[in-house]
Amino acid sequence: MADDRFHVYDTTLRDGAQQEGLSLTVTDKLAIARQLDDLGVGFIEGGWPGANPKDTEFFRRARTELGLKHAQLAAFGATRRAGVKAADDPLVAALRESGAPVVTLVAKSHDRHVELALRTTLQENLAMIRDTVSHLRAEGQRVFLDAEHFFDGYKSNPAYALEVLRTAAEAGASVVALCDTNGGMLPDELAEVVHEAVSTGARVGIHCHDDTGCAVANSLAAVKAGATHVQGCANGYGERSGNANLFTVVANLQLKRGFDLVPEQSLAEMTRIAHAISEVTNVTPNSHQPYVGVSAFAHKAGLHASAIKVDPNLYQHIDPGQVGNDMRMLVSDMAGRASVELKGKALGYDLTGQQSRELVERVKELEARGHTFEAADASFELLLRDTVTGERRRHFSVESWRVIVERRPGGDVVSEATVKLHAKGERIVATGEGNGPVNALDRAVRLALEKLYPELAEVELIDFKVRILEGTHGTDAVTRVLIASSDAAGEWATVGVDENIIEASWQALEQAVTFGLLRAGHTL
Ligand SMILES: CC(=O)SCCNC(=O)CCNC(=O)[C@H](O)C(C)(C)COP(=O)(O)OP(=O)(O)OC[C@H]1O[C@@H](n2cnc3c(N)ncnc32)[C@H](O)[C@@H]1OP(=O)(O)O
Ligand SMILES: CC(=O)C(=O)O
Repeated sequence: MADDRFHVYDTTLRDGAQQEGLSLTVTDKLAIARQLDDLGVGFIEGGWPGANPKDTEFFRRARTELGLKHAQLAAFGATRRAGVKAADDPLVAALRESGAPVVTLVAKSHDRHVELALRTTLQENLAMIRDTVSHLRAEGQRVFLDAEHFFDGYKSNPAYALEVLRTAAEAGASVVALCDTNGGMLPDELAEVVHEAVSTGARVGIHCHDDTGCAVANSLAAVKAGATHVQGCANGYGERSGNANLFTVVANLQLKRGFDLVPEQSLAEMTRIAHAISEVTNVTPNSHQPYVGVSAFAHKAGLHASAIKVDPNLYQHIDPGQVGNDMRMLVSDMAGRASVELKGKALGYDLTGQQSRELVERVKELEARGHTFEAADASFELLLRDTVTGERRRHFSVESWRVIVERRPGGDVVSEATVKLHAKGERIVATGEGNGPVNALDRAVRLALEKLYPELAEVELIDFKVRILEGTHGTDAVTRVLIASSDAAGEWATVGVDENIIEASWQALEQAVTFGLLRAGHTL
């Protein structure tokens, strides 16, 4: 079990699931809980049992299927309704029956919310808190209190907001988490209020939303002011602009402030875990996310690369390996010699000074014409090989290609491509049909080469992106095509640029096939 002196409390499965566009099945929730447990968080808030069948089911299945190693499950719910006994409130019953060792109760701490939203008196709200906390404590559950709108409530009526904390703590809540529910706080003013809350003697936690872009900074400020329980969500998911990103908070506290929150080896799994959770939520990972984003340690500027060549720490705030991430060199028109040398080294090539100069020049020239090598790793590697060998070597050469697009009677549109290639001393002519011109070209190339290179059957075209580079020119514009391909071992991307979209596609396709053959062991 995690150390009780400082709580890392995850609310991805409850507040994270309040994010627009995010919808989790019970199986998804169980899978995410396992990932969070692998990271070593102390508490996983599983949802609101009784509020919907899915969350009730989650707690039922969690009892037998989850087997948490570090974390404890927390069930979230509200204090009893006004005017009823806690023991008789069906939603409180669902919390009791959830089987969760911890219950986190949301309670109003803003006087206006009590009067306008709950439509009850300030005294009755305190009674709702007292009764619900003591009832659940008597039932053997540990209780945390989420003081909703605490900071806005403190501005409106500080004495009442603090009274809510005292009431909860006296009734047996072991943590009172101060919620910046509307996410409008800034770190300095938030820290002052946390300081006041800590002076009540209650154990204080923090729950921040990111509406000012300060959720992580606010959480850190709260911890500095005395909070010993911090809530947040994986990848910063959550209502509106999201919750404090728990990964960023944990990495900051552990690596910058010396807290011992999760095992070192679990921290080194953080990048993998962040991406595994994105897979489950089906939300595209934010590549720029601090610490765990694929771009978090990606270096594009030539000057950065030249210093990194001497010492990576000159342009990195931590060793990316500490959070399981990697340093990457991006090659673009902002590259210098050092960038291509480092990238070359990562690919297994030792470039001479002359080769790196030539390569940089070529990259800049091609990027000026619309190519983009940072998004087309395989195209860069082919260019690098051409520079190292001093010639353009390929497995096949192209005599010509042709595509016909035909709208047939009845409305079907079919494409037919013919390619004439030379490979291993043979002249090959092949025709392929497809649902579009690029599909037809792809089929024709495969037909032409499949006997000589049977491994091509493994290569798949998995994505095709087209971008018009000079929008004002309309149909005359230059077109950039990016093709992503895969085989059993991984993926690669290639780029083609031309005024003709089919020629741009052909360039990208030809490189995709060449690179696939290199990966299959056919050297040039
Ligand atoms: C800040 C946060 O994010 S807290 C988490 C919010 N999460 C959610 O709301 C998601 C789950 N919620 C739900 O499924 C539903 O809203 C339920 C099941 C909880 C309640 O549904 P309903 O009974 O239909 O009520 P409805 O949603 O319209 O209104 C909420 C009721 O809870 C009351 N309430 C709000 N906060 C609290 C509180 N802290 N303690 C007690 N009652 C509360 C409101 O006054 C309102 O009461 P009313 O029915 O007498 O008007
Ligand atoms: C409880 C909660 O999620 C909030 O106040 O933001």
